[in-house]
Amino acid sequence: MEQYRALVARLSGEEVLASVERLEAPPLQDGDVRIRVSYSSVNYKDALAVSPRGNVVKRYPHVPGIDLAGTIAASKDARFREGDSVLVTGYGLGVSADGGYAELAQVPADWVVPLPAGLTAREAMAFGTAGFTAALSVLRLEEAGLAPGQGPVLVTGATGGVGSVAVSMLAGLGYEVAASSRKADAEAQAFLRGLGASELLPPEALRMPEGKAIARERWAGVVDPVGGPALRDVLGTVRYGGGVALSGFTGGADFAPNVYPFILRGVRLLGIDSVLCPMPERQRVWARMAGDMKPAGLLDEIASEATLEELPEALRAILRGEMRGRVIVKL
Ligand SMILES: C=CC(=O)SCCNC(=O)CCNC(=O)[C@H](O)C(C)(C)COP(=O)(O)OP(=O)(O)OC[C@H]1O[C@@H](n2cnc3c(N)ncnc32)[C@H](O)[C@@H]1OP(=O)(O)O
Ligand SMILES: NC(=O)C1=CN([C@@H]2O[C@H](COP(=O)(O)OP(=O)(O)OC[C@H]3O[C@@H](n4cnc5c(N)ncnc54)[C@H](O)[C@@H]3O)[C@@H](O)[C@H]2O)C=CC1
Repeated sequence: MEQYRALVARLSGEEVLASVERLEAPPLQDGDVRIRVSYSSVNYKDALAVSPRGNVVKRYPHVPGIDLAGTIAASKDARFREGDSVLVTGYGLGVSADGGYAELAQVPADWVVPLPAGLTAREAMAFGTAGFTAALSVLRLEEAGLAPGQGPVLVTGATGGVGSVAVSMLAGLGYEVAASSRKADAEAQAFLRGLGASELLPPEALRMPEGKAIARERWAGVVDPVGGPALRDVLGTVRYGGGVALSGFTGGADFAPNVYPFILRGVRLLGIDSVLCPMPERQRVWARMAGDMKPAGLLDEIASEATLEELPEALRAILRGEMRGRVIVKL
């Protein structure tokens, strides 16, 4: 049996501890493929997977990593052959099944996306689930009528994974982008300007005036990976007919909206799920990410690299909200 290195998370009392171990590949089941992983990436959900109260992983020991890109090493499914370049995000990867923080991974072929022309494995992981979620958010807003020239599009959590790809993607598509971030230092501001944001705002600037139920129309659309109580105020400042693509909860899971944005301005709240996005749409989105939605500075400006050994610290950093852009894991 082939041996491979992986980051293994184990329960130790109340804690989850993660370290690099050597594992043995089990026999391949019918319908599954074995992938030699070349790159993975760091997402907020990966950090939840190694948090005792993260509610993402039910059984330990566990190999985290909700993303991977690599080549097929063995296949028990007619759709894939040895040597094919592929990527996997979401489904049960790194949640119910061992994930991408490993040199080898075995997954159902139904989860596998052929690497689209126009993307390398490394670029695919510079996007990863966060980039896919940003792309899905922009697509849902476009389907709801958003087009360049209608006014500024707000991106919250703008220095994070979903946020930074969204800023860069929207700017590349010709949108005017307003980026909201808690990070006010010069480096973060230069980062956001470099991605194409034309307006920078602290989260406090998104608040509606005290006592107001709805406020001045500002945003033609919103990409929101932060959620939480601030979403009430964001909804109250979306322009007539605009949409809010809601994907995350780093700012909290609960919010208390009122009805006015919906019934006075026809504002749409669009739920974004990357995990179970159906395969035909998944492949269409990846094709656009390899084409007109591919940000020019994807690797140079947004992504940095980490090894398996460096992952535990990167996972702690993303939970603290300290991550800037995307971190690619090189196997
Ligand atoms: C890349 C993606 C992301 O980053 S998303 C963020 C990751 N977070 C999660 O995956 C959420 C994990 N789940 C939870 O934290 C909790 O389940 C909860 C807060 C969402 C709800 O907790 P509660 O105690 O109110 O209910 P249950 O846990 O009993 O669940 C109720 C019902 O919902 C189903 N469900 C739970 N998690 C998910 C999920 N991630 N996707 C889809 N559905 C989910 C759960 O199975 C229950 O349904 P049932 O039909 O009864 O099985
Ligand atoms: N719906 C889906 O399919 C997906 C959901 N997500 C969710 O999107 C969110 C972002 O994920 P990533 O980009 O990977 O994480 P990230 O940590 O890279 O980015 C999150 C950003 O939010 C900021 N932030 C944290 N707390 C905040 C607060 N109270 N107010 C304002 N900003 C705050 C952080 O500083 C950071 O810039 C997470 O909640 C994640 O679970 C991510 C991918 C897929």
